[in-house]
This record gives sequence, C-alpha cells and structure tokens, in this order.
Amino acid sequence: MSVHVSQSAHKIQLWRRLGSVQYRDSSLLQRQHLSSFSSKADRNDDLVTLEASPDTGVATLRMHRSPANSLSMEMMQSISGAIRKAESDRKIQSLILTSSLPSGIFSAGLELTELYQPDLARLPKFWESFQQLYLDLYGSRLSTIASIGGPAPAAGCMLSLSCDYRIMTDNPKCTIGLNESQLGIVAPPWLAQQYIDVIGNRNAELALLLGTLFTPQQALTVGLVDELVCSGDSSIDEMAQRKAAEFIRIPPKARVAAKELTRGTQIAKLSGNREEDTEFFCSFVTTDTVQKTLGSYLEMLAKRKK
Ligand SMILES: CC/C=C\C/C=C\C/C=C\CC/C=C/CC(=O)SCCNC(=O)CCNC(=O)[C@H](O)C(C)(C)COP(=O)(O)OP(=O)(O)OC[C@H]1O[C@@H](n2cnc3c(N)ncnc32)[C@H](O)[C@@H]1OP(=O)(O)O
Repeated sequence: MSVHVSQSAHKIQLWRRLGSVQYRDSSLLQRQHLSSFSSKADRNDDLVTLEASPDTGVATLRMHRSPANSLSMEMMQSISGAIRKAESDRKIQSLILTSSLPSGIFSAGLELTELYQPDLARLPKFWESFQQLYLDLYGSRLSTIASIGGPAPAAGCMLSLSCDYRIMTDNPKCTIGLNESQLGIVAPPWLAQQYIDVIGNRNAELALLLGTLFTPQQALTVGLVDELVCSGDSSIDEMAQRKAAEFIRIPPKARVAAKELTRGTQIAKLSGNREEDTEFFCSFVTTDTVQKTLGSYLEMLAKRKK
C-alpha cells in the first residue's frame, strides 16, 4: 500500500513538472469556434460573498462568477475559503449556499476550459481544489442549505449534494443532475457515491449512465431535492432561512455527530486516497478520446448559444 501511494505521489509530481510541455494533441484545437472558452486563471478575487448574521446564526454564501458560476480553480478555492471563514465564527451554525447571478444559474459545474486542452501544471491543483471543496462542504460542522434558483449540472449538482438540504425553484427550464456521461466523462467515485446515497442505487445507476438532467419535479420525485418553491410561494431565500432556523434549534454537537454517522466513511475514504484520485483524473481527462468529446461538447454549447 505505502509503495503504491509513493509511486502515485511521484506521478503527480511528474504531472506538475509537465507544465512547460504543450498539450500533446494539438490537432484537437478547434479554437476558432471556441473563442468564448479561452479564459483560464481568474484574476478576479471577488467571486463569492459571505454575509454572516451573528444574531440569527446564519451565514449566506453567494456565488457570482459570471456568466455561469462555473468552477475554476480560483472559484473553488474562494468557496472553500468562505466556508472555512463562516466555520471560524462560533456564532454561526448554518450556511446557505446560493447564487447571486442575474441569470439565476446556480452553478454550471466545473469550468470546462480547465478540462479542455488543460494547463498540465495546473490540472492536479485544479482537481485537488475540487476534492477540497467537496471535503469542506460535505464535512462542514455547519448545517448547510442549497438554495438552487437555476440550473445545477454536474459539479453544480455536487455543490448541492454536499449540503444537508436542497431547495429548488420549480422552473422546468432549470435542471439538475450529474450529466458527465453526456460529455464523455464520468463522475469521480466519491461524487457518484453521494448521488447513490441521496437518490438510491437504481435511480443513480440509470441517471449516471444516461447523464440525466432532472427537471425540478423529477428531482423532487427521486429525492434529489427536498423542497420546491413555486412562483407565488414565499421566496426561496425565506424558505432557506426558515430551514436554517430549524436546523439551528438542534443542539450543535448532536447535529454534527449525526452528520458524521452518514458522511464520515466517505470523507475518510477520499482523504486517504487523494493522490491516486488526482492521478487517475489527470490521466483520464487528457486522453485523446476525452479531449475530442469535450471539444465537441464545447462547440455544441457555443452553437446552441448562437
Ligand atoms: C471509473 C472512473 C473512476 C474515476 C473517474 C475519475 C475522474 C473523472 C474524470 C473526470 C470528471 C470530471 C468531472 C466533471 C464534472 C463537471 O462539472 S463537467 C461540467 C459540466 N457542465 C455542463 O455540462 C454545463 C454546461 N452548461 C450548460 O448546460 C448551460 O450553460 C447552463 C444550463 C448551465 C446555462 O444555460 P444558459 O442559461 O442557456 O446559458 P448559456 O449556455 O448561454 O451559458 C452562459 C455562459 O456560460 C458559459 N458556460 C456554461 N457552462 C460552462 C462551463 N461549465 N464552463 C465554462 N463556461 C460555461 C457559456 O459558454 C456562456 O458563456 P458566454 O456567455 O458565451 O461567454
């Protein structure tokens, strides 16, 4: 076991050193169609806002990385940082995760330019930030509520799965689910396990195979979300605040211990396997087949917009 781990650590270091090497299959370049997918490192350090209310014990984390709250490395680090900041305030017991984009998009999942023709030095760090975000949110001592006012595909769905409670707006145009197979990729095992835990094995099996994006009503039926907000009802923010208050009435130690019962094993599993997970991801996502499919998917997104 220890030999295996050290070999994989070595491979990851190798990945990091590959930074100066050009991506190997430049024939996959279709940049002329993909001009809107060219950004990589974020310069903006204002990607999320944390608003803590010591009186109510609730903090609200608003994501606003335009245009779609896709998860670049910096975005994931900002969300992780905000979760830790909220946790460091002992008066805060609950966190509402939401989007403040005018479009309402909750999160479009991983930033696709991080996966397509990736910067090879950045790729392992990018994936480690994704793992860290999962660990920070899924394992948070805070009660966490996802207030989902718009689409939440793939890693956007992961953000909500990592919360304790999910409230979604009942708009059939807003869909949620792990659609990775449609992009020619696959969810990592720890994310697939969250799906299985939340919607059950058979539902997860079918949805992972087909890359299903559920409408809010379908998501409610399979248990992917806990509550829907219809127009005319009280606002999604008010409902999230009410749910947060309900969680806060539970003694914190008991609440945290209860969370540990259902999540501890999976958190320990990934914590002990991060390097191998990163190594697998880097090898998988850079294969020619995956790169080609990602390129076609990006083109399809750009064309759909036109
Ligand atoms: C055995 C196996 C073991 C182990 C496996 C281990 C590892 C696995 C390997 C890999 C796994 C990798 C995991 C990936 C998870 C992901 O999250 S992949 C990302 C998936 N995301 C999507 O498919 C979403 C794509 N986007 C959309 O469907 C729509 O944009 C959306 C519904 C979110 C919003 O639609 P709409 O309101 O119509 O807006 P637009 O489509 O016009 O989009 C607005 C702008 O946002 C840009 N954009 C959208 N999504 C992304 C994105 N994910 N990344 C970057 N940019 C995005 C879009 O281009 C528009 O930009 P523009 O306005 O043109 O500048």
